[in-house]
Amino acid sequence: MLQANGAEAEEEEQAEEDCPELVPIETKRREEEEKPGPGAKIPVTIISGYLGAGKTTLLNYILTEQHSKRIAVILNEFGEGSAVEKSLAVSQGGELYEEWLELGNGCLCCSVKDSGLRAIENLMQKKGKFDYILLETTGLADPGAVASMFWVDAELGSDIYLDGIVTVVDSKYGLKHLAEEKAGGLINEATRQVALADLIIINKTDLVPEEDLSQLRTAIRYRIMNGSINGLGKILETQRSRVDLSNVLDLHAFDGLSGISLQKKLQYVSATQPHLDQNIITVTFEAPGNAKEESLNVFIQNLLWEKNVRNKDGHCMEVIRLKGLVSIKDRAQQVIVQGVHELYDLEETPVSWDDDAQRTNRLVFIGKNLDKDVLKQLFMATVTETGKQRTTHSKEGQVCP
Ligand SMILES: Nc1nc2c(ncn2[C@@H]2O[C@H](COP(=O)(O)OP(=O)(O)OP(=O)(O)O)[C@@H](O)[C@H]2O)c(=O)[nH]1
Ligand SMILES: [Zn+2]
Repeated sequence: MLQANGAEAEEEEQAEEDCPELVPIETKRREEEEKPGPGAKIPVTIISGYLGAGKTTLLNYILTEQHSKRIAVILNEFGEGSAVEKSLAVSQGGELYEEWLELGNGCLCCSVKDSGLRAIENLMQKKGKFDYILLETTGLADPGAVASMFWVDAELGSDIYLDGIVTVVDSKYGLKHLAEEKAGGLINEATRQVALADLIIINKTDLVPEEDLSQLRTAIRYRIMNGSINGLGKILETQRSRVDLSNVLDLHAFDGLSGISLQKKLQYVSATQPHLDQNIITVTFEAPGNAKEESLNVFIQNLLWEKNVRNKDGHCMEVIRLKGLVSIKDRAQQVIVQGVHELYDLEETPVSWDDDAQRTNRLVFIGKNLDKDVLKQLFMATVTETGKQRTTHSKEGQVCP
């Protein structure tokens, strides 16, 4: 996953063809010629954190707050869900931006699947220099795998360098993620993400009482003590990932000799572990039609709350993350569904459906025991007006945990 191979290059070329041209932004700063000189290296901040912790929220916050830098955003997606994820990933002021769209204050978004360093450099050659790169990893990624690509390249001499790893932790579910036991005594993803962080952002503090936060803080400190060689990563607490940007950008966490500390950290967390949890899968589908809001809620609640939806083998599905763009009956605007474990909400976007076009619901589920056919059928049956209503999908007498 660390090198751009032929297939990826092709994919990128494809993506390149679909891209609108980048229009240079005239800002006061640029006129003052502060832009990086020929030898200047471009910092990359890796934004890591478990599914739904608030990484994209942080990205969006940085993009809205930071007006003086020209920032490129890279989403390190994996699996088949990326089409929908991309379209939901970077939003600003409620508007959705597809990949490669330029944002008002001079940011560029793109998505590089399994991005390699070379891919990023190619991107810079094609699109001109950025001042800064933000790289959001998938919630299941070991940020070490992404970070190590910068470590290797430091010797080869690259135009970009790793500035720091920022890990966002969900106040409500962070403890659960950190405590998850993995087969064979492997270190779980959440722990690796925290242990590698130069900055930890405990987000969504609005959702929990102080006692829970304090427990989470202790659990995190314990893990960074074990994982970090250079002392403690800083911990901040936020709502909606709103953090003073001086704590996030230009950390120079690996400058000079500290490159060695990255290597040591990587040894601790990466060892021979697979990079992605094989048990957690992504399912995505599109379905035409309008959803009745009530029925949509029933569908989601059965999945997230009742947890009574089973796959073909009779195992209960466990949805960790749900994202979607849905069409609700009698509503002109597109609606975004966001779910993290049991919590979910439906939010109307300012984007209207095209009058003439067939409305299409697009959904992504990430979790365990998921089955695309079952989910799609259930969605169609429960939600769209074409199918018969059903409110439950459990076998009688058998309750999922
Ligand atoms: N209550 C509350 N919700 C939040 C906060 N920050 C983010 N959220 C919500 O949490 C959900 C997930 O946020 P994202 O920023 O998409 O999380 P993510 O880490 O990028 O998710 P993935 O990329 O799917 O792993 C969204 O519905 C956000 O609106 C917060 O501080 N408090
Ligand atoms: Zn995200």
